[in-house]
Amino acid sequence: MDALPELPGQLPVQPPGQLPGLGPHSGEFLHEFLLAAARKSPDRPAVVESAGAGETTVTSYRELSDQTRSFAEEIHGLGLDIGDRVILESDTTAASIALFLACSSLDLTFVPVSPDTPDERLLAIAETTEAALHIRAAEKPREGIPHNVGTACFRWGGIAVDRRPAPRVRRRREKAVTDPAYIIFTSGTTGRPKGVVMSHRAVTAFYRGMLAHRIATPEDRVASTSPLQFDFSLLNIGLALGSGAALVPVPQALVRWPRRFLGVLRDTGATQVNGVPSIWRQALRREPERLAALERLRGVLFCGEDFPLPELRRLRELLPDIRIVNCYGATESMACSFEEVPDPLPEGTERLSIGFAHPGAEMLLIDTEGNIVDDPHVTGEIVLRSPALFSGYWADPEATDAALIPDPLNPCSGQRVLRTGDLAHKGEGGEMYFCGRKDSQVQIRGNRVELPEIEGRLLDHPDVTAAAVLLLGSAEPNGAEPALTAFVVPAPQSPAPPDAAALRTHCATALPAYMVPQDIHLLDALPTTPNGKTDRPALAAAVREAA
Ligand SMILES: Nc1ncnc2c1ncn2[C@@H]1O[C@H](COS(=O)(=O)NC(=O)C[C@H](N)c2ccccc2)[C@@H](O)[C@H]1O
Repeated sequence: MDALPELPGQLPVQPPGQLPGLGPHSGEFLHEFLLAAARKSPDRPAVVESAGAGETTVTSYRELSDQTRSFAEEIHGLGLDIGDRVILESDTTAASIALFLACSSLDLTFVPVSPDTPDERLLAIAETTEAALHIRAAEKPREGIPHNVGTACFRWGGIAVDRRPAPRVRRRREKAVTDPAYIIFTSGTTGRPKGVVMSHRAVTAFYRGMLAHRIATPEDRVASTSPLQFDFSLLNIGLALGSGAALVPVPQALVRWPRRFLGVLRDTGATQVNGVPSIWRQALRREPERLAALERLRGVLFCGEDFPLPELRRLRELLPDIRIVNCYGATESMACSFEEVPDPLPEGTERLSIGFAHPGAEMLLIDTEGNIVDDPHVTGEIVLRSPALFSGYWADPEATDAALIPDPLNPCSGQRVLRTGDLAHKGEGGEMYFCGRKDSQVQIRGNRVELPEIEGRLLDHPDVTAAAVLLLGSAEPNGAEPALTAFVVPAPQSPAPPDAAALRTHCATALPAYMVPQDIHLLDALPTTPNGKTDRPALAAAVREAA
């Protein structure tokens, strides 16, 4: 976009030649929010990357800001229009952060995808978003990118364009904070993946709510272990840069190797480690001593699914002084609440509190008829009122209307709130306790069953460290009853793996018969999705294949 022509009576616009968006703005745009620290402390570290063999690469805020500007100039020359989509295929690195900040400064919508995204899924995302540009960290181009989509390769220092984007009519003349900053394609837990559209205004409103908790200080080094395509990585970038701290991106290839993962944390001096619960499983099993030796580590933040309590207790045994934060929320508002896990965790704790929504947002509970649930200990569906709500699902108005519902407290107002699909009940103080997803509620012989309740019972067994329970349709063609099937990971310190009969008896002594799993499979590890969550469809498929 060229510098805008002066209009009669118009207030002065940015001087020509100055890139849109990098001027002294209100800080409402994603890149302005994240680079604010560059003005205050330009020489402090913004990104600290492991360079192997104990070496690190440190990028200062000034360097990150300069690279952002340089990338923006290069992309500016491709003739894209405000709001055009740019697919960004990369892991989290200083260069990919500068790249998405450059997109933000030009008000281009970035769509992060992992380098291991299958071709078919990448092409589906390029098609549905009508992407203008696909820009990748890898040298090797992707096969089959449609010809009207520009392609390029980037690294710190520059962008090499293989194919310019098709020329387009440029209609937009002004950036708006309501424009989509990014689109995150969820892992498609329910059917086809949904593109969650987040505006600049929503994501910066979330960041402000999160930073009110003062989780990180400028002296912190916040390790991020999620892929860039998962908004947990964007939360971590916001937490680190928004706090004037440094981000430590842990390469995806290393997260699953405990010795290398812990080596990156040691070498970079990480003080805070953010990740889904499964990132700790192998380190707890195989490298407890190296884990306990991380003396710089002062905090762990997790999200995405319940942290199995035996593993959480074990983590705390090895790192007794760390603060553990349970961060709950959905991609449709980036996240929602930050609740410190009590230390010590009281014996008999079955559910962790997810507390209250971050400042500026609030969680309500509704029943199946949509009425507000006020009574403590009565389970309802979490509804979120927040300035950080997503704009909608890309090209899916029906799914959007199902998720963004009229405010149950003031349905005439036109205000929308997010229906999360999550169940919770309130404690005596109004704090919330997560009770699983609505779709993890199944009917067995007419009884409503919460699968997480069975998982919780299995986790109570001293020889179990992780568990997943599914209700699997019967393989027999005679349509016999679906079977409750459990997948269990034995505890590392248990002398011998538990046997299925003992686990069934353990369940039968606390649960009604219809809640006792018929089949129990012992696994060395639970399969995980690209975002690190337990991959339940993969478990079901494994049983079908074995049948
Ligand atoms: N702390 C939790 N305990 C237990 N179940 C949970 C929890 N955090 C989510 N979840 C579950 O995960 C669902 C959201 O899944 S998601 O849309 O893929 N988004 C995420 O998982 C990550 C989310 N955007 C996020 C990013 C960064 C920080 C916090 C949360 C929620 O609706 C919950 O069912």
